[in-house]
Amino acid sequence: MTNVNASAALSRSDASSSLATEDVSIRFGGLTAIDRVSLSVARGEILGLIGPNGAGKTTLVNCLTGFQRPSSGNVLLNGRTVSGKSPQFYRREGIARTFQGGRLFRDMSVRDNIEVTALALGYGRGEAAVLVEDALVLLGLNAVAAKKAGSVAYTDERRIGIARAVVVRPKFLLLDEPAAGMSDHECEELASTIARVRDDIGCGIVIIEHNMSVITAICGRLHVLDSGKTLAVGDPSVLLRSPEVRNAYLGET
Ligand SMILES: Nc1ncnc2c1ncn2[C@@H]1O[C@H](COP(=O)(O)OP(=O)(O)OP(=O)(O)O)[C@@H](O)[C@H]1O
Repeated sequence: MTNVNASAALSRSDASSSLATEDVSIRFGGLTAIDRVSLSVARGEILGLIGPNGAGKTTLVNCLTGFQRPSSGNVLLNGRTVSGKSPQFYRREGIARTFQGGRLFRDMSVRDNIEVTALALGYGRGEAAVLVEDALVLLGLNAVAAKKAGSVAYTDERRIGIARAVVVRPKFLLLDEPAAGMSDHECEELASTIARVRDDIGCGIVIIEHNMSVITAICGRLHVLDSGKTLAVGDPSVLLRSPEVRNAYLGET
């Protein structure tokens, strides 16, 4: 394992503004999907969560957002245990996520799709309207704001999902394969947008992504999973050259 202690050190030093798992295991019947993983992301950081199919990335993101309880270990927000709380609790605490499937209201306008999230989180109409306009600008969705969400281009659909996650300016944002199905150029644009979201909101971001150009463009650090275990944590340029990571992730020998 490469530099895994960096994660534990980070979770200690940034406990006042971090989201972390501590020694988390998640079992589904006889299958151990996550095996004693300690991961930490700080405010303002973009952490890439990578690994081969079935490595446990989505399960870990589910755990960091309250959608999956750990079988053992803890989830910590700013050093405080939040394991076992509901997804709504996590959302109210400023932890937002996107889903692989989008989950949009396809007959509603792009603007209304974003607004319902702010309203559901308790913001009044006036305040929500201001937040929605900011999110539309941040995600580059102004030109399609009045269109039905089901009628916009695929890349804009993905951006709506991110806009809904960031509209109330979360402390932490978890993105599950946001660039899936995009062209190289679209990936490049999305990577810039995600970096802009981090700069504008100052949130910590965990991004699951198979597209390595997106990962190398924006991630300050990588956490590599393999078969539910932490394989490596550290600098992307170092890890993506490491034979251990290339062998596990890229199938190279
Ligand atoms: N609810 C569940 N019940 C049973 N097994 C599950 C459940 N969710 C995930 N798994 C299993 O846990 C393992 C990890 O799955 P997970 O989806 O987290 O991997 P992943 O790294 O996100 O994969 P991918 O890159 O293909 O999305 C897999 O073997 C998967 O089949």
